[in-house]
Amino acid sequence: MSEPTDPTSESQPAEPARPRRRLSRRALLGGAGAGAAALAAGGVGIAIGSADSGSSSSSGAGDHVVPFDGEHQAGIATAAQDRLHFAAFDVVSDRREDVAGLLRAWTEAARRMTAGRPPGPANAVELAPPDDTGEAFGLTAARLTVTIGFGPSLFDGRFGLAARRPAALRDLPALPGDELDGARSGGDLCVQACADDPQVAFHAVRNLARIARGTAVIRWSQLGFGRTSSTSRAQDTPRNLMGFKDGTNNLKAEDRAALAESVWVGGEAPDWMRGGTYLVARRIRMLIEVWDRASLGDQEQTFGRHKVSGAPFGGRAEFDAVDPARLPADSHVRLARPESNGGAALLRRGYSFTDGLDDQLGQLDAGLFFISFQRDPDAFVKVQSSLARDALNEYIKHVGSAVFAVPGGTQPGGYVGQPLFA
Ligand SMILES: C=CC1=C(C)c2cc3[nH]c(cc4nc(cc5[nH]c(cc1n2)c(C)c5CCC(=O)O)C(CCC(=O)O)=C4C)c(C)c3C=C
Ligand SMILES: [Fe+2]
Repeated sequence: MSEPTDPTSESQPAEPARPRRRLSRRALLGGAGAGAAALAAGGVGIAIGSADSGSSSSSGAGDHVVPFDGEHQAGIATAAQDRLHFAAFDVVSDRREDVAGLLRAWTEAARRMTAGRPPGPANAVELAPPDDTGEAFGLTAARLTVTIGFGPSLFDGRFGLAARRPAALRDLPALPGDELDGARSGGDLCVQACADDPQVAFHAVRNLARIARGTAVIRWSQLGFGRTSSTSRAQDTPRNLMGFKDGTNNLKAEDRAALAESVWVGGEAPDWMRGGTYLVARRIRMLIEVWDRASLGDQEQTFGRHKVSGAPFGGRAEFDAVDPARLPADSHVRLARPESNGGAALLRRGYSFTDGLDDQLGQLDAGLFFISFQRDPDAFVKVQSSLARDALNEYIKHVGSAVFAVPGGTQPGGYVGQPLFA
């Protein structure tokens, strides 16, 4: 992110200078991240870090920027970054023009921030608050992506959009495992900010919330600190807070045919959704104290995979083929597989979270902030319904839930959702 200029100086440029590059400790200690490779996936240019880390926090010219514009919004097929700041917003204005104006302003600010620039140009007017809150000055873009979505309630008639709601966009039905808190659920709009630096992701949401003032307010938000999925074959599979490799059998950005079939909407959706998808978010508490008392054998039976290697039962290595017949009938992997769900497949892109202690029980409030992208939210409903018999349910509960339509990407000068408001 660019350095600020001296606000007391009369002769400062309107736009701050280009960012100072911050080298990671890894890079300073001998260039272990020199293997950074960039590849294009899903129409979005993405940068992947060193093969040993699966992250991109090391140096290399231009490898910190994920292009904002493209056929699809970034942050979906983009190789999952290390950090998340997710926010759901309620619109507080009743004017359609305000919503359209907000989306335009968000897009312009996001386009700038994802390029490593401040969200707006006016940062040097002594008598006005700067356009940029400042905490990302001196940081790189850190592969920041900003992904914007529309909740079912945006189409409730307040903004003349009821007739344009996609049939697939409706509140999720009651599902097994639900112990939902309304204050952590729903929302008219969402912003998913992902980056390899937590401060960059925070800065993005903070500034978008500031820009929204008078039109929309944050309803709930969630920080995520460790990706729980790999979305590219170039990434290592991370581990979730239960200690298991998570993301092994995820859809991968390189498999464009699978994404076309299961992630991007087709002709069934309204025109304004072209290039889009649907996002489901679930805040899933893990009962960590209970899990930590379960034997290794029970833990492995719960998933149907071995803990250290990640290999499926009956296999030796992580990516060995899964033979469902070898897995316990109530194991998570067996029940989540497409063949148990009429072929339903999801692009999982969740993050671990921890938010201190549970007030009532004094237990860790930690778990998985599950995010999936799918061509139809019904695919998620099918998988979650199948998980009604999941042995994992003894150790988790779903406490937050939301669904959003994520319109397609933008061209330079356009804004997210523009065809909906045209
Ligand atoms: C409704 C969808 C899913 C929810 C909710 C969910 C929660 C959840 N999952 C794990 C850990 C693992 N999940 C794994 C695989 C897996 N999970 C889902 C779906 C949901 N998971 C799918 C579709 C799959 C892939 C199944 C397959 O095709 O083989 C795995 C195994 C490794 C992997 O393939 O990713 C783990 C581990 C937790 C801890 C959790 C809730 C807290
Ligand atoms: Fe899972």
